[in-house]
Amino acid sequence: MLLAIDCGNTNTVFSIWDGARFLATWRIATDHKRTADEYFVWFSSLLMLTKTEAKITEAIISSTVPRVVFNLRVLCNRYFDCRPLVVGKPECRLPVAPRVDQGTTVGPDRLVNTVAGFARHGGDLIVVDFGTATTFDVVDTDGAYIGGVIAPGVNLSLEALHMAAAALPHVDISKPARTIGTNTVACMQSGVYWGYIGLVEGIVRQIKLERDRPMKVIATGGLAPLFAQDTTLFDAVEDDLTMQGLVLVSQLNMTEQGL
Ligand SMILES: Nc1ncnc2c1ncn2[C@@H]1O[C@H](COP(=O)(O)OP(=O)(O)O)[C@@H](O)[C@H]1O
Ligand SMILES: CC(C)(COP(=O)(O)O)[C@@H](O)C(=O)NCCC(=O)O
Ligand SMILES: [K+]
Repeated sequence: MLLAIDCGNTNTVFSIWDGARFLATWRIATDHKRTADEYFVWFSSLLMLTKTEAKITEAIISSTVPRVVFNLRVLCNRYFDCRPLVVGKPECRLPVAPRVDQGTTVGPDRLVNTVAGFARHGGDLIVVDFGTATTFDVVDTDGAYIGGVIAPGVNLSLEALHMAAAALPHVDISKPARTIGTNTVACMQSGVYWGYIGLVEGIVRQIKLERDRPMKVIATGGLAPLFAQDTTLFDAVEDDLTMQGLVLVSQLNMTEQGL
């Protein structure tokens, strides 16, 4: 079975793929200090508690935090006796090479989202991923990642208000009951919620203008369903897009190796 690990700047998600479906998906806060042994204690406890029968034989990692990769590699070597494939490393093949400026590094999550988006929906696609940052990945007709947009994430925007202004509290995102807030928290939620709807709609409009062709828009990330209720922009909302991409990239690399 395949262990797919998607490490974002906020959360790290582990999914077990049995060849046909995901048996389990678990989340842990991203922390570069967490050791391989700590990961394993957490992971094996969840396996036992949920009575999940899994024998991990392969692993694939996408990490937007380079420092965590070392301990995740040790986890795979020590406890699953396998060498993980790390997206973005030269030895990890992708179906189509990204077309970006020479020397630039594309976030592995964006490469993986591109692969899954293209496999499911074909080309001329915009994938919007609501993570720590909100990313827009533009996928060409042939499935190549050709660039995109990076905007501050939803929670990051709320956190920035709290950090910079003494009278603004820490607030969690939710849809405000009204646009005109009648207390500080409601005002902040309105600013970020409706600001974000405008941001996503505006950026997608500009991308489509620049590309001058019909494009599908796919949303992913934990906060995608929240925003999907107030915009008609998204052709699909797919929570597990990154995980699906990891499975596809792993399969591609195994075929290439003749496994
Ligand atoms: N379902 C959810 N409801 C509310 N907040 C969420 C949800 N899923 C994720 N978040 C928040 O959204 C932000 C981005 O999370 P995540 O998508 O895990 O980011 P990353 O992939 O960058 O680690 C975090 O602040 C997280 O706490
Ligand atoms: C833009 C990101 C920070 C998003 O990461 P996330 O929100 O998933 O933690 C990540 O994809 C990244 O570090 N990218 C490198 C630069 C680039 O993609 O162009
Ligand atoms: K992400």
